[in-house]
Amino acid sequence: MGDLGSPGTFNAGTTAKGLRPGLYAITDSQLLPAGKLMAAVEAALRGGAVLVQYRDKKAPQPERLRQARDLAALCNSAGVPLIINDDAELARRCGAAGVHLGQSDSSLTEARQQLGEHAIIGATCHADLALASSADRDGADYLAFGRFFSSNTKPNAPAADTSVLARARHFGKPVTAIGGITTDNGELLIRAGADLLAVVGGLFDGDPAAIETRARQFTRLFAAHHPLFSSSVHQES
Ligand SMILES: Cc1ncc(COP(=O)(O)OP(=O)(O)O)c(N)n1
Ligand SMILES: Cc1ncsc1CCOP(=O)(O)O
Ligand SMILES: [Mg+2]
Repeated sequence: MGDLGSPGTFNAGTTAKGLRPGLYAITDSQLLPAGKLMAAVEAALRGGAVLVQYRDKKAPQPERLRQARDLAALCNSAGVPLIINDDAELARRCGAAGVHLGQSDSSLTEARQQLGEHAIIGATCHADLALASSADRDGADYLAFGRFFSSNTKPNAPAADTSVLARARHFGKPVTAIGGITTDNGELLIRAGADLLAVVGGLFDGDPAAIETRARQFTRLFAAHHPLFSSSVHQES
């Protein structure tokens, strides 16, 4: 299983570049306006989020830089990597751990040159193993597939079947699932091969007081169903 270790060998919980299986919390400017962003991410971290992404396509650049810097400080003190969506230059300026790039964003190799070998660079692969293969060759640190379920955040994202998750495991890189993920459907994706569940609405939509609880529920799904935490579960299935 490459960077994440072999099934059943999870010990200290840390892996290459600090990537661990678990909840990948992604922010949203509509669900989390400026005044609510930090408290919401703090709650997600208390609930066990292992990776955070700052995703904001609307705020002006100075505001994005301010928020990204605040999140970088918060995530740094929690020992959790912060990823910036779309924008490698913002990642560099705010001191984030890395960037997430889609097929319409700048290239992985360009981002690698900007951010250096230690940066975490994630790539959107939709449901397409050829895209994953190319992202793998270009040095992506994790491969993201989806959307698996209907999504209010990105309703028109291309749909993916869960079978792609198992097939993507041969790249030996953390496999990320995204799109309409909730505490109810997350188990299915972990059992299908996901190492990270990337979640916006299923974590941050609804009562802000419940974010920590929802994050903890996602975290428990990994403890119960991910092979690095519980090899017996996968041997049975
Ligand atoms: C973890 C993760 N996976 C996929 C995406 C989507 O990236 P992209 O296709 O570039 O779409 P936008 O998020 O930029 O609208 C993501 N952000 N994170
Ligand atoms: C950014 C993105 N890419 C594919 S689906 C999606 C949205 C994820 O948000 P949600 O968890 O609310 O469906
Ligand atoms: Mg993008």
